[in-house]
Amino acid sequence: MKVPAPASLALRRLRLWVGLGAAWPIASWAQPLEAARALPGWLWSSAALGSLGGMTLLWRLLRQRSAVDKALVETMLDHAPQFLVLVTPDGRVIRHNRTARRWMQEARLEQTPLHASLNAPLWRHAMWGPDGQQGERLRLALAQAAGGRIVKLELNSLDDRGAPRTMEMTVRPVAALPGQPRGHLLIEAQDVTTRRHAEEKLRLAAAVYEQTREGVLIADLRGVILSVNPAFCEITAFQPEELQGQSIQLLSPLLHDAALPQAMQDEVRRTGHWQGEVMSMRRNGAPLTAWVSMSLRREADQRGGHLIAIVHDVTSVRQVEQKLLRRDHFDGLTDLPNRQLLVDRMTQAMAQARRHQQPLALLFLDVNQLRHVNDNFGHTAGDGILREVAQRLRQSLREVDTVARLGGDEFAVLLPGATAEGASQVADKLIERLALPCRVEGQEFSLTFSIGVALSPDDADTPEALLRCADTAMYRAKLEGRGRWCFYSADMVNRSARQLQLEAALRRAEERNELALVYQPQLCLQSGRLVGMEALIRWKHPELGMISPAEFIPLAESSGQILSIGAWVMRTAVRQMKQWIDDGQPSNVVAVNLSAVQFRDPGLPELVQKVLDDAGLPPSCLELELTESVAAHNPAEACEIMDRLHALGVRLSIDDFGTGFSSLSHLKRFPIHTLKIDQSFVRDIGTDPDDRAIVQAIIQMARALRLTTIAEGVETDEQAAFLQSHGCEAAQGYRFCKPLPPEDALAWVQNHTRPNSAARALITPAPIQA
Ligand SMILES: Nc1nc2c(ncn2[C@@H]2O[C@H](COP(=O)(O)O[C@H]3[C@@H](O)[C@H](n4cnc5c(=O)[nH]c(N)nc54)O[C@@H]3COP(=O)(O)O)[C@@H](O)[C@H]2O)c(=O)[nH]1
Repeated sequence: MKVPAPASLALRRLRLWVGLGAAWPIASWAQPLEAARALPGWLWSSAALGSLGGMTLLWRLLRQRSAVDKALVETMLDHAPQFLVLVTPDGRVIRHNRTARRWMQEARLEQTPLHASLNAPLWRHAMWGPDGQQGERLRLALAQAAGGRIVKLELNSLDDRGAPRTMEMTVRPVAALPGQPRGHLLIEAQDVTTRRHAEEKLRLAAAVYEQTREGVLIADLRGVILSVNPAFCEITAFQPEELQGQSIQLLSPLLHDAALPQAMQDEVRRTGHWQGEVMSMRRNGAPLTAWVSMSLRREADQRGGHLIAIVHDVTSVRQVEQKLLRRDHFDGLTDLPNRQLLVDRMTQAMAQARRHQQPLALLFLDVNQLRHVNDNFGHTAGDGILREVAQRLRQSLREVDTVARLGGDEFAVLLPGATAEGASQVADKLIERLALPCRVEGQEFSLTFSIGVALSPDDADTPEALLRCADTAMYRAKLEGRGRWCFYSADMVNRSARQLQLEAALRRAEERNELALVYQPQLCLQSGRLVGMEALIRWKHPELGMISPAEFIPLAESSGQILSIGAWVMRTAVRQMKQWIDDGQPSNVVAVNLSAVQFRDPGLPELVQKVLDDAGLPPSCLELELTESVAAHNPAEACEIMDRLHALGVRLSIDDFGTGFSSLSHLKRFPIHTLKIDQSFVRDIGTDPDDRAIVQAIIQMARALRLTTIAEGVETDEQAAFLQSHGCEAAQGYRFCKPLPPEDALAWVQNHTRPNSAARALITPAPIQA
């Protein structure tokens, strides 16, 4: 049997003496007792002799020594940042350190008996959380620890100010005294709120880094890429391994602006930050527009640091913006700038012109026959023509010039720096280039343009005013004939007002007897015989004087008045011819111009029939002149209308032939009698080989189709001789007779039909070279 050492015996006795009523005091005293082991052996030997004086002395010594040790231990425990509570397995608190006291609101804890249960309200509040829901977890942890396990758990709590805190708690079984079984539980807890917050922040930062749609690149101060997040790779189309460890310069060649990397670097060096929108390319060549924010983050010692770039892909936003911008500023059909953008550019160009005391010119263009193309061939053909016009305009001008579509058939050209001379050269060039035939939808179209030219600052010094001037000039050019251009002049300003005035006056022109017809004889080029009379309308306005039909017929067409005016013309011409026949003139043909609007009026055949019936004129004495484009409009429909008119017995002719778009196959199907060669070809027969060739071709084609030809606008012997020698059957023009009022026309005819009359002698022109 092992004999205990004298010190151990004394300790045992002491333990018995002091008792085991409270574990913590025991534990506290146990430490001085443990210290007693270190006392010299002779002291223990004398104590072991069992004298009370010796024991007392020993105890005093021990008490002195243990009080110091106890204080040290208490100090250590109280200064421990952990919350330390020793409890019995059934949850009775038997010891706590200062941190625990503070945690549980010291003042109140003072009033709480040390041996309170963990279930006591104060403990419960501090350890089980405000709602007590953690009680079960704590109870379980205590039970598990009582079973010998070390249990860790995290609890939510409130600090002495009521702020939520997170406690990391470990419950471990401990022996209250050395050598005893581990029957007590040490609850050790520490406030990990700050750590948890930091961890949470780190976790969040990591999640943001991984999941954000913003690309993040981190490089060291030498520009070596340390890390890129998935979004950066997605945005740039690089793989992470292609970037990590590489120099940030690797990305520079992808930027549109070659000077940008240096500028970024300089700014970051200077201010620690750079941000801006960057046009770039992805790894796969796709365009990339990004908002880049670059920051330099220095370490505390200022020696190390990182460069952090945040990349926000704004490509699709910019693309949508671009599209919206285009929609707002560009014409959808031709992709040319629209009126709004033109005005913007004019504003800038005018400001610049003022600064540098330079001129600029604005051309206002109108496609003359677009309405006819739309009416006759549909809007697809019209759109095709507009696109072709846009392309020709773009190709004909310089980069600095702006070509815009103002809407409908109107275009504008802004020529910064152009003088009157420069603008006139451009206008000539455009008239020429735009007149070249264009093929759209399998059809060939020859279009003419009217162009108005206005100059700044001479004519106007604001965009709107300059546009008005150019528009006014364009209308004047239109009045002067197709394919013309014209400079603006101040006397044109009232054009729009004039149009309105004319439209209003035209409504009352018929009832006020302001309308009249003049007649132009049509003569056989072989015999000189009168073959017909063309009726041409005249309008004499009481204040404005004679108004040209070229000016008011389009107004009448657009306002719808052409139906009543056309009916009046037909009625008047038919009555006149009947009158002449009744007065003893040989039966002849009166030709009446029919506008497109009249031709498509479903009531036309009935009107013609009624007019003829009312006057009692044979239908063969009436010829209806249709313009070529009218005839080509929906050929099947045109053919049907012509058939109905033809069935009435009237003659049909195609006016202005050569300027429209008839194809041979259409002409073949139309029940027409005559082709009228447009005077624009006749005018230059003597000088233009192309016109001569066209006229010859028309005559031959008409012959092949068994149609007669009549040339209009014949003014010279030379023209008459050419036409005669190439087989053109008839002609009309100033060479023979100007359009005359009825009584003068009758006199002319009477004179002409007299044998050896001077007028008749005109039909003997000297032949000319073809
Ligand atoms: N729908 C209708 N249109 C009409 C009617 N009356 C005329 N018009 C059309 O108006 C345009 C201009 O006509 P106008 O000013 O009458 O000019 C015609 C002739 O006067 C003119 N002409 C005739 N000979 C000569 C000539 O030798 N030289 C020359 N420079 N001009 C000449 O040419 C015009 C011929 O017209 P057309 O034969 O019809 O082509 C004109 O488009 C008329 O069609 C109407 O009642 N209804």
